[in-house]
Amino acid sequence: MSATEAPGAADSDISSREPHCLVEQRGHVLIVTLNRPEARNALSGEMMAIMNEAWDRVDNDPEIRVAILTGAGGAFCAGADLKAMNAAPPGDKFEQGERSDGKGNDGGWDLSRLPALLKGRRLTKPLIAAVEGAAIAGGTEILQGTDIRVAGESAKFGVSEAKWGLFPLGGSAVRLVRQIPYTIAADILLTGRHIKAAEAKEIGLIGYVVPDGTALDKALEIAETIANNGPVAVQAILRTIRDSEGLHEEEAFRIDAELGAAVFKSADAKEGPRAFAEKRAPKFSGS
Ligand SMILES: C[C@H](/C=C/C(=O)SCCNC(=O)CCNC(=O)[C@H](O)C(C)(C)COP(=O)(O)OP(=O)(O)OC[C@H]1O[C@@H](n2cnc3c(N)ncnc32)[C@H](O)[C@@H]1OP(=O)(O)O)[C@H]1CC[C@H]2[C@@H]3CCC4=CC(=O)CC[C@]4(C)[C@H]3CC[C@]12C
Repeated sequence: MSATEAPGAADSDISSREPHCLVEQRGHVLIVTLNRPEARNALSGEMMAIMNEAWDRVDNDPEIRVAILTGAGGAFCAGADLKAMNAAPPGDKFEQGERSDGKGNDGGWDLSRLPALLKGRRLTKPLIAAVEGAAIAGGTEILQGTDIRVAGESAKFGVSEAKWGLFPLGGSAVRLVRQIPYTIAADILLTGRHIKAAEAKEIGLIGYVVPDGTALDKALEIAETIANNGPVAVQAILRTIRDSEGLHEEEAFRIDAELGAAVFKSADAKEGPRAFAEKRAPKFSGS
């Protein structure tokens, strides 16, 4: 298995089936749909490669202002493909091949950065998760790399790697305790138990619970609102949230001031008040 493949690599003739991940642009919104419904969208190498391409497209295309990550077939993501892992244990690879950064041998992988799962990479534009059904293990891991999270009322979450003797290498052992209360994060990580959408909302892992089957509609509604806001401001606010995390307030406010000043220097910062005075919707250029 090469360093670009993952457990669950393509298992059937690619030409005779849909790709493991679908990417669709609707105006300023890019929708990324994990597409292995027969395996509850368990991750595959093909899926992760398409995800990486989609993230690059989000960051590089100024026309794309917001992204949505969702799953096909009434599920979000069941994490790594356990059947593929059984056939080819990833750990056997970790002892072979120089790591990509030359620091040890993890099978050619730098396990501190898994861009497809948004570990060691965050998008420069807002990413909204639209969850139906199961978001388990790798599914809840990638969720933590999203910014706004919507789930159908029957959705369930969990970081179940420990249940199978595995480790949440998608970043949860670091990130979950930074996003929800410590004792609940420890509980979820150490028990591997699944939690329902209502509990996920109660603990702040997700922000919205909607009727089953409407998570994508709600995510599109939120995405439209953000896409109509000033893109320069939106991206600067997102970057400030990210770059100031964990810093002392005084150091964080230096980032805040630098990025905020750049927004006020933008043409959009003139268009907004002008539109208000002229009683019309702003036409932001993104510059
Ligand atoms: C560490 C990172 C993440 C690891 C993991 O995610 S471990 C996997 C944990 N997953 C689970 O516990 C979920 C298991 N599934 C369930 O609990 C249930 O199926 C469900 C709740 C999800 C749904 O229940 P349901 O009743 O609706 O449906 P079912 O009937 O149960 O299932 C239907 C159907 O789907 C199949 N199915 C479901 N889940 C899976 C699954 N996870 N795998 C396979 N198949 C699944 C089920 O069998 C049924 O099928 P059927 O035929 O009908 O019986 C890793 C994430 C990415 C890794 C990196 C990738 C790149 C790399 C490559 C390398 O070589 C090694 C290094 C690495 C960087 C690698 C490192 C580790 C990761 C970061």
